Amino acid sequence: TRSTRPQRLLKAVKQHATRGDPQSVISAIDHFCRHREWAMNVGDEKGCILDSVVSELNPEKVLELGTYCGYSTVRIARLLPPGARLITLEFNPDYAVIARQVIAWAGIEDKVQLVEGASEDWIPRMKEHFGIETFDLVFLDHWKDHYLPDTKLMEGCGLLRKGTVLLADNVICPGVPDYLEYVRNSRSYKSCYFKSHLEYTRAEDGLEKSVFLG
Ligand SMILES: O=c1[nH]cnc2c(O)c(F)c(-c3ccc(F)cc3)c(-c3ccc(F)cc3)c12
Ligand SMILES: [Mg+2]
Repeated sequence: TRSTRPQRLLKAVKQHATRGDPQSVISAIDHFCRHREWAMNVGDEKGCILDSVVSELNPEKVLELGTYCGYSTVRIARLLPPGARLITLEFNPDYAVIARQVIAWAGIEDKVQLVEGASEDWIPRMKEHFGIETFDLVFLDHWKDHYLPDTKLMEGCGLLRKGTVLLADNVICPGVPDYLEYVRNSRSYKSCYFKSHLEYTRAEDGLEKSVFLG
């Protein structure tokens, strides 16, 4: 039967990227998505904004909501200091199978824990299951209807501390109006918009960076 797009993306990584070289994995995926098949990775343009937020923050504990094929997982993990940890949640088991292999090919599996399941099921278990008190950075890149409820759930579970950064993808395309309204009007967040483009296209999209004020 016909292969899936994530399977073809992984094949491109194995053909064109060097094992243990995260940058080559990132470049191979960007090349595949620009010249072969579009796929919903954060991409190179928004990816550079993601890189600058991670580099400036130097986070020890990162949560990613929505792994897909692991592109942003690799982008973030390659910048983390030794001992730092990234937990990434993926609901779709077919995506998780591919992401594990992309993460392994990049050679950053020691920093990453990929958890399969629903974010709303796992967020309340971060403390007892992973020993995580609070996160320094959360990258929201899963289903747009979950951004706001999951943010409120993280608040309620005490997973955010003064200074925790929420970085949200796709705030324009496809858009997350309820989430944007919340973080931009809540006294608990200082929010700003980084204008960019939908991955591999000329359509507008952007990232919203929101600092939790406690
Ligand atoms: O669902 C997503 N999760 C994370 N990141 C995404 C992302 O970075 C995207 F660019 C898109 C996107 C946007 C525009 C478009 F035309 C197609 C897909 C989606 C998305 C949106 C709606 C769907 F029905 C399916 C996928 C996502
Ligand atoms: Mg996205």
